[in-house]
Amino acid sequence: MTETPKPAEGRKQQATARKHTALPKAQTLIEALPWLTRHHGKTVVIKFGGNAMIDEELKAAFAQDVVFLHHAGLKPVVVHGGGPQISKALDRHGIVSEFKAGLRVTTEDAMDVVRMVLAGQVQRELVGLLNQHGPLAVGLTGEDAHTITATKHQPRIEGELVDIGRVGEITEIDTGAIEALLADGRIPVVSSIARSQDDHHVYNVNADTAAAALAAALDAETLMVLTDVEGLYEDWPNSDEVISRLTASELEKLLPDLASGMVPKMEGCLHAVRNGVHTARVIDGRVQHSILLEIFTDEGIGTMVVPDGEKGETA
Ligand SMILES: Nc1ncnc2c1ncn2[C@@H]1O[C@H](COP(=O)(O)OP(=O)(O)O)[C@@H](O)[C@H]1O
Ligand SMILES: CC(=O)N[C@@H](CCC(=O)OP(=O)(O)O)C(=O)O
Repeated sequence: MTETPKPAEGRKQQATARKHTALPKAQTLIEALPWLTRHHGKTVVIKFGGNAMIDEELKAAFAQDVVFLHHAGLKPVVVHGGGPQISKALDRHGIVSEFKAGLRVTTEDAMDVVRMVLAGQVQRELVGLLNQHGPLAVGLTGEDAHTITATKHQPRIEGELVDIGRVGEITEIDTGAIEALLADGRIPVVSSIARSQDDHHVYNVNADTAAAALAAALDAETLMVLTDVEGLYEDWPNSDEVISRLTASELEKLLPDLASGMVPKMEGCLHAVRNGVHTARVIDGRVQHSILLEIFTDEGIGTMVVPDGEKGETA
């Protein structure tokens, strides 16, 4: 006959069992320690693409990840897109969406819609989700405190300069407002609209380009671009082989062959690592907690771009 354990012994056994189930959790946290140590106190610019904002759960998980980084001692800055959301709103207004050189042809009327969707809808939603965790997020657009200044962008298509309306080319970044928010323990959430250096209107800026310019100007440790693919595919659309790591020069050689959405992303990554950012990554924003997965996996997920001559980090 087995003896019934005395109450004190029973409590001891329960505590031991709890310790055993908690151990793997502690090990998981320890695995993240090198990444967290390297990034402690550092600025991380995270670009959340409109195509990655596919459902409510995903957006809520994104907000949790960003808040986690904040509480872990990093300084996250969110730059958001909203391409599909803008196209839908333009459609409702009877305005046809047209892209040239990967950028939205933006008439004066379209610009009003772009601003309404980015600053009034997408940014508000992300700020709301982040602020469910405390008084953390503050939304702004590039217009605020001269954060992003631009002039008219005229891309060349087959050698000819093309007018694509109110699309801006960034000429200056003023990091003052963002740095003040970071110093105050807030999470800035930036919409990619720029003040104009030419007139009193505003410009539509591609959100990847805006995120990369901000990452460089803020001297960020890392630029993370969350999108709707696993990373940079080696031979898109014929294969789904993802390039896991490449240097700035290797990327520069690939740029002329890249298609549509990837062009501003990879140009942005190149700009960032050539201007002081240590790593730029393109990761799959459709995967829940993709930011934390990036931290907690040895090899990282997606595509990582590093400056030339740098071995780069492993995670
Ligand atoms: N080499 C490539 N690797 C991966 N995706 C590519 C590549 N070339 C073009 N793309 C396209 O780029 C898209 C991502 O850009 P985009 O649609 O602008 O997303 P986001 O809203 O996140 O900025 C992918 O869905 C894919 O269709
Ligand atoms: C000039 C230009 O093309 N601007 C983009 C801005 C939003 C954006 O870049 O959103 P994603 O990151 O979701 O693509 C646009 O109007 O769609």
